[in-house]
Amino acid sequence: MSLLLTGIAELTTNDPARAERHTDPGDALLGIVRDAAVVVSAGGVVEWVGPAADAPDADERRDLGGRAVVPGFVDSHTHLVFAGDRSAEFAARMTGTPYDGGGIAVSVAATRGATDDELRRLVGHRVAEMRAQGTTTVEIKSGYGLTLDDELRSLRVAREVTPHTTFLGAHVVPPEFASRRSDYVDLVTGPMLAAVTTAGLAESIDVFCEPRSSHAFDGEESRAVLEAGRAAGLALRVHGNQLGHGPGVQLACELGARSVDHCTYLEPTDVEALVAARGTTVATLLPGVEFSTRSPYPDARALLDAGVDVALASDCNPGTCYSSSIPFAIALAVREMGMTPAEALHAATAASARSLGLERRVAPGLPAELAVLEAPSHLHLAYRAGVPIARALELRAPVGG
Ligand SMILES: N=CN[C@@H](CCC(=O)O)C(=O)O
Ligand SMILES: [Zn+2]
Repeated sequence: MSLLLTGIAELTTNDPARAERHTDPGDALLGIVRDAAVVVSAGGVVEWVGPAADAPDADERRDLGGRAVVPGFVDSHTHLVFAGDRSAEFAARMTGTPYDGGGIAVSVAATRGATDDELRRLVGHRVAEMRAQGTTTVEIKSGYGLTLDDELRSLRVAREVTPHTTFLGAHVVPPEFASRRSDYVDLVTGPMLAAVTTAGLAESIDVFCEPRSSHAFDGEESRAVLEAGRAAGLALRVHGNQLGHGPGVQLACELGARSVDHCTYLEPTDVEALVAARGTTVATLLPGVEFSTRSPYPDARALLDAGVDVALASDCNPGTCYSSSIPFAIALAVREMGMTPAEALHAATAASARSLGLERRVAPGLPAELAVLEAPSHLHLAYRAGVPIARALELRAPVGG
């Protein structure tokens, strides 16, 4: 049964083919269609998009009552597989304790102690929370197991809810390897990686890359992890330049990573590397982290003006940002990082999708991954910050209630 969606006051298509009809740069970027309709096939694929006045017939109709429809958000950076609670660490940060990554060990201990069913329940709850806020695609990293078995089961639990899983065995060096760092890097790049790839559990590999003094991995260690992952056929992602001016951005660009995430502390040479890597490496900004760690926000405006591909994601995790809300990230990007509402929405859909090797447009032949807003336009995502106006559009359920 095909379905005709009507009553769409404003449709964001992300389709460059619709850009030329607009003089407003935001409308052009988003490929906006006003008073729009969409036809979706029984299999959930978009069949037709355009002005409602021209819409073809379909087996069923649903009137969205003047709401805006946007592409479903693509949350391309999350750490949803964890147990335990670190709210006290957050409270301490709000009164001045800096974030240094040391709390990751607390989540590792709690995650190792949880049963598979507990982890499954926690992840399921977090994914449902995301869908209820408009996210229809999610990437999930391991990284709170840090033993071969615990990394494998983290990825297994993540795989039950998304194909976009990332092996982050190189999150931090676990306590039992504190005096044997290189043995841990050997474990990650050897037996762990082999087990992950043999079981087909990861699409990407990631590393937390920071200057040598931190809890994370330095440039040399990170290179070893990324090169091993690439040789094993995984796409590359990097946590880079979060805590200071580390080597992460340069390394990600050099090795052709799909994404380098955080980018909080950038030198002009990092920006140059990102510009040169345009089309390959996306800079994924995570403003919920700056909010939750009281860190300076990256200058998204400067990155966009320089020509860098910029994405937005939540980084939902127990330490630096326990928010699963892409609308919150969009509001911060607009208020604190100089992005326009259109740029922020594009970054949280089209650009974040690209960092996962996906397309996020509303166009014939593509999956109907849509979110509906309790508002007439995408501007309300930032304008109504903190109000739950976005949710994934369930194609077979009523929209009104
Ligand atoms: N920086 C590394 N990983 C997470 C934080 C993990 C934690 O503190 O539990 C991040 O993306 O910010
Ligand atoms: Zn992260």
